Amino acid sequence: MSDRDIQCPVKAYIDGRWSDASDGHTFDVTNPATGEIIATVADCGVTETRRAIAAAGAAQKAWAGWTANDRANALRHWRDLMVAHADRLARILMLENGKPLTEARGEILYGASYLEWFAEETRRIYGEVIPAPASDKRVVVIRQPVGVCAAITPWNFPNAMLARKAAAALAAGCTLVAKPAEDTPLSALIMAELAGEAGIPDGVFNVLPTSRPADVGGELTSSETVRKISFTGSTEIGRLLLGQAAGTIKKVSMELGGNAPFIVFDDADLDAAADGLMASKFRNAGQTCVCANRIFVHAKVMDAFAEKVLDRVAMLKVADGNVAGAEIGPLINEEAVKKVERLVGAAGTAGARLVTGGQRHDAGRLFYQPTILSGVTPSMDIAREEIFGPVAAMIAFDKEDDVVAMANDTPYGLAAYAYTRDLGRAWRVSEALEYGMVGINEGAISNAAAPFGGVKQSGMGREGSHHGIDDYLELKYIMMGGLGA
Ligand SMILES: NC(=O)c1ccc[n+]([C@@H]2O[C@H](COP(=O)([O-])OP(=O)(O)OC[C@H]3O[C@@H](n4cnc5c(N)ncnc54)[C@H](O)[C@@H]3O)[C@@H](O)[C@H]2O)c1
Ligand SMILES: O=C[C@H](O)CS(=O)(=O)O
Repeated sequence: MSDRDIQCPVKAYIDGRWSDASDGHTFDVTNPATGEIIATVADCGVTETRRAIAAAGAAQKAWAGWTANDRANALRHWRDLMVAHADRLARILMLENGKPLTEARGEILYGASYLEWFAEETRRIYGEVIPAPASDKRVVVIRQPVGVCAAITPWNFPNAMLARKAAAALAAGCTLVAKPAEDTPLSALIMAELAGEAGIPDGVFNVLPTSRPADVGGELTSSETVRKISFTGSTEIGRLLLGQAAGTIKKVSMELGGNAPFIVFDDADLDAAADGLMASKFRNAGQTCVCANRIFVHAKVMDAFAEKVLDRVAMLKVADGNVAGAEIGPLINEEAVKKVERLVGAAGTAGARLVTGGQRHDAGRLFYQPTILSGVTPSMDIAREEIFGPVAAMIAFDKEDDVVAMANDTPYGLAAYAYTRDLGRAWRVSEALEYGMVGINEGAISNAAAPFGGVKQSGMGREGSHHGIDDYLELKYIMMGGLGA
């Protein structure tokens, strides 16, 4: 079967129907591992965006009127279909994103876990009764859906990042217009196909594939009907969308960039720390927002730890995601590879030592060798910027206070990690790190039950956990008067 026989929708999903772009525009989706065109997709613009917003607006009140039980059953059915079709969805995700098939399948199940979580949360949208200020009054607080929401999602987790938003939005009784990344629209389209099969009503979940994100985003952020923007992507674009959403005072959720410190203290279990680093640093070829980006290692254990990491990195299999045992796939595009080459080159020029890797891999044009750099300093670009590639940048430190200060010296605040067997140090460091999420002796921290999100310029709001639905609800206070006998 050629890559073009991928059995996936290629049109926009608006109001429960598949639709071409009104101007007939299309764009190609390519496999980053081979450069092959795998699909040609409807290229939505302002016209389609307006149609989708209108459909979401028309459907919202009826969807919010479903009982919690019925909404829960529909979300659960959607989740069951995603799991039942996991192999098919994983193959499509692998073809458009490049990640190894095993990782792609893991992402499908991870995305499904958010549908499962919020299918249950929809049953727990509780209100409050507050003691009234007078005997002839009663005070209650109810929680109601925000209304029509928009989701703009990245290419690195094209299923899970959308599932994480759609699950919470629909559970709250909102309707959603989703714009996936131009590199990876297919995962969102096949989610729409399954949403329809699950009985999610027309207009509740709409997907606009496009190669014109500014046109679609401009319409979503300026529409009076759209009450909320939920964005996952770079801090740069998040900042732009925040400004655009201000015009209509929209609610916003921002899941943005990161620069995660990974701290190995001298009392750490070095094998556990090396395993944790492999889980954090090399997942998705280093293209995740929570990847270890700066690896701080106590000087006393630097040599021993670096050797353990080198042994593990040398075992990594770099290959097309289709190849059995593949662990490191390609980066998403030429621009991404050029950024990694720039950061590694600049680090070398500034005095860092190349331990292994440091150039493109012969598996293909967009593949980059798993790389370790030592002698990195906090002032180097590779420590200041989000690498978004399979490069471990090692920085030596001596004192706990110094490494916490260095870890916090960044505009970002998404995820941080520390390895120590000292309980007091674990608490001191966890509380001192200025991040939304901290892993102690753990390199893989993302799960649906936990509040995922960052502080500072890594964003605002939380996704997942019982907190995640709050971003899609409004509080309404009702005082009932004139109740005297
Ligand atoms: N915090 C998180 O949960 C999280 C998760 C994944 C990725 N990210 C971050 O995302 C970045 C990488 O993803 P990316 O390259 O897709 O990010 P990106 O910001 O370039 O794109 C993200 C989305 O924004 C859209 N977009 C781009 N320009 C736009 C515009 N002018 N108007 C409207 N939409 C626009 C893109 O089409 C895409 O759908 C990294 O910084 C990574 O850390 C964060
Ligand atoms: O890229 C960041 C995503 O949020 C990835 S995950 O949630 O950690 O899987």
